[in-house]
Amino acid sequence: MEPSNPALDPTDALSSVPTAGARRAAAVGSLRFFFGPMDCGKSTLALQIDHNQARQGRSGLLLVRHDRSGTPTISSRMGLARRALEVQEGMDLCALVREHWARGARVDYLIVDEAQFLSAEQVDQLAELADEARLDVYCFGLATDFRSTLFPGSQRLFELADELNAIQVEVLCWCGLSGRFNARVHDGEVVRAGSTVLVADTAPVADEVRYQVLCRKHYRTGDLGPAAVRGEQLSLT
Ligand SMILES: Nc1ncnc2c1ncn2[C@@H]1O[C@H](COP(=O)(O)OP(=O)(O)O)[C@@H](O)[C@H]1O
Ligand SMILES: Cc1cn([C@H]2C[C@H](O)[C@@H](COP(=O)(O)O)O2)c(=O)[nH]c1=O
Repeated sequence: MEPSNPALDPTDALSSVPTAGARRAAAVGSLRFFFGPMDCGKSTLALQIDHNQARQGRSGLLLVRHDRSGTPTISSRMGLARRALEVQEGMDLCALVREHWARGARVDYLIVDEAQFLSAEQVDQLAELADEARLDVYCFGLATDFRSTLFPGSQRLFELADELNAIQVEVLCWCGLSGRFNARVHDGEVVRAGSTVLVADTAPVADEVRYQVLCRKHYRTGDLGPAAVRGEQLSLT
């Protein structure tokens, strides 16, 4: 069995105490959170980071919870997609990594997409993996939900992460201002109440809930803009 990092004792994965020499040799793991509204390129960046890590011979696990595709996949609207492991409710992420080690697989880094859907406890486990197993943990997700309140997983990431990175690609509101608010839309109206988790896309699909990124003013007032930008059929009269 080979541990993810030679500094760790393979016989007792996460709870092992490395020797002084190994401690010197070990790199320090980190927990990073990349956040932004829907459609800003989070999944694209997740796949780019995975690609760049893997190209240097590092071995990673891709994790996701509730991807839009309905399958355990990290999928970008740019067209890239990679199979991932679905993080189940209550899943122990430290145990997940230990299981990989027990099978002889090396784990140097984790890519976690839709990290807003993790529980606070699972984020604590990611911090433990960064600190004790020296994994580089890259999380990607929304900061706030359709009510503009922090998702529990994102709140814990803001509390614990070594690095917080707001994604730099601006998503514009229909008015041209920068959009930061993920409005849930049904029947042409902004929805203000309901369950936190409702997987859907920003592209309009008839009769289905969708999301639209808005500036604060238009999120507050519920103004979705002219029909054309809402993707609705313009009536020719
Ligand atoms: N046809 C396209 N040409 C260029 N860029 C595109 C195209 N389609 C989508 N994108 C880019 O992909 C971004 C969405 O990427 P994605 O990783 O799916 O976002 P997120 O995970 O944040 O929801 C858009 O902001 C846009 O920049
Ligand atoms: C605001 C909000 C979003 N969701 C869902 C909708 C999508 O399935 C994902 C976000 O995907 P993306 O990769 O960032 O485009 O989250 C939700 O369940 N609840 C919400 O309040």
